[in-house]
Amino acid sequence: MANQNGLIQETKTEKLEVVAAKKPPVPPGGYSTISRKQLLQNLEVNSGGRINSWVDSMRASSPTQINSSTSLLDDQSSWMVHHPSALGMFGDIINASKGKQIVMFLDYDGTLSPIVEDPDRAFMSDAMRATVRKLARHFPTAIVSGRCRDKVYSFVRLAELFYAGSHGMDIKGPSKGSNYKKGDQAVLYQPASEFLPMIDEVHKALLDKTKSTPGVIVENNKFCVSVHFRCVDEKKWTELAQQVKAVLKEYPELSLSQGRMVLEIRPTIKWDKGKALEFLLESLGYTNCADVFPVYIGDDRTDEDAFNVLRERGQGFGILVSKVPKETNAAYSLQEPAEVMVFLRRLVEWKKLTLRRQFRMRRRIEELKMSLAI
Ligand SMILES: O=P(O)(O)OC[C@H]1O[C@H](O[C@H]2O[C@H](CO)[C@@H](O)[C@H](O)[C@H]2O)[C@H](O)[C@@H](O)[C@@H]1O
Repeated sequence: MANQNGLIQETKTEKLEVVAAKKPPVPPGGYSTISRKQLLQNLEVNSGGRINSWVDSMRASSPTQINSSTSLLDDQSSWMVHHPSALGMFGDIINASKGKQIVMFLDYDGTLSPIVEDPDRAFMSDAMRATVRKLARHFPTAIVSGRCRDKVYSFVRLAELFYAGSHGMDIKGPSKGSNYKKGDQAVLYQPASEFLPMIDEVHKALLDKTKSTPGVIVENNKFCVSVHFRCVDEKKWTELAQQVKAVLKEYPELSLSQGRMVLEIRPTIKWDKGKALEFLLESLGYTNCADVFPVYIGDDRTDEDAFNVLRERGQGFGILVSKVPKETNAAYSLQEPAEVMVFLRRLVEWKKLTLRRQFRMRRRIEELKMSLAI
């Protein structure tokens, strides 16, 4: 649906039926067909004269500076009351998860790696990789990213994880070394595969159309395309919006959303990071399971779909990574990737302690049984 800024927002989608990892279902409404209503909404955005609203929205998309004016500091503290630090609330979080299986979902950019100007150089640190590796030993762990799956894998390089690339439209299970891998089957689900040729075409068209705009980066994310404007002079944003709009006009089956200094073009299908989260939970065998505690950590607007799913299910919670107050459905917050790493380490330490305690307890029971038997 077009919001007041003229940008397409992710549409709400109905709940998917339980899916078997081997045989993915056709999403409700089919793979590539979109409703007439959605088609008209896309056409409206693609043909309407709303460039100024686009540009306003581009401006609002990535507040990176912490302004220290009194009212903003007030906003910050009242926001923190509603979305307290996941580090400060660690004890409460652990208590809420007691007796349940924690499942971890991690966004990549801005969550595991700091935001940088060049998307090709958004490397995660070795320390973060080691932390995620330990995390995956104790909890099923998935990376859910807007990037194409191969690209995000080339950054993370951990075969024991689940990966959901292209905003969840390309899902694959662990290739080795996971406690949560079922037999030899890697989960694989690509609900937008019919869009591959179209996305390639649009990628080329966008490269061509925007080549006169200095600083723009057009990234092919396999099932979606990202148009980065982080390095584009603000004076050129209107021109860039016009260029993107001119290309999109020819593709009413595609819609536009926005991330941090990036315009995201993707198929209009009822699939997003929230659907990917549900698919992965089902693949792990947690369908209709009350004893699961999913934790999703992300920094972007596209992560809100996953935060929403958790809120609606009343299971687990979302953690927004942000230094500034943002409207969010996440329950908790962390300021930056460095804090994410501390949080993940604490989870691992807590789990190791629990396992040691359980081991000691079992050993004591065995000893007691033996002494009674004598
Ligand atoms: O879902 P994510 O893993 O967070 O991916 C969302 C987009 O992330 C990348 O762009 C963002 O990070 C870049 C590197 O730090 C930064 O330069 C850019 O401004 C950010 O928007 C990625 O390049 C996109 O393809 C993803 O869609």
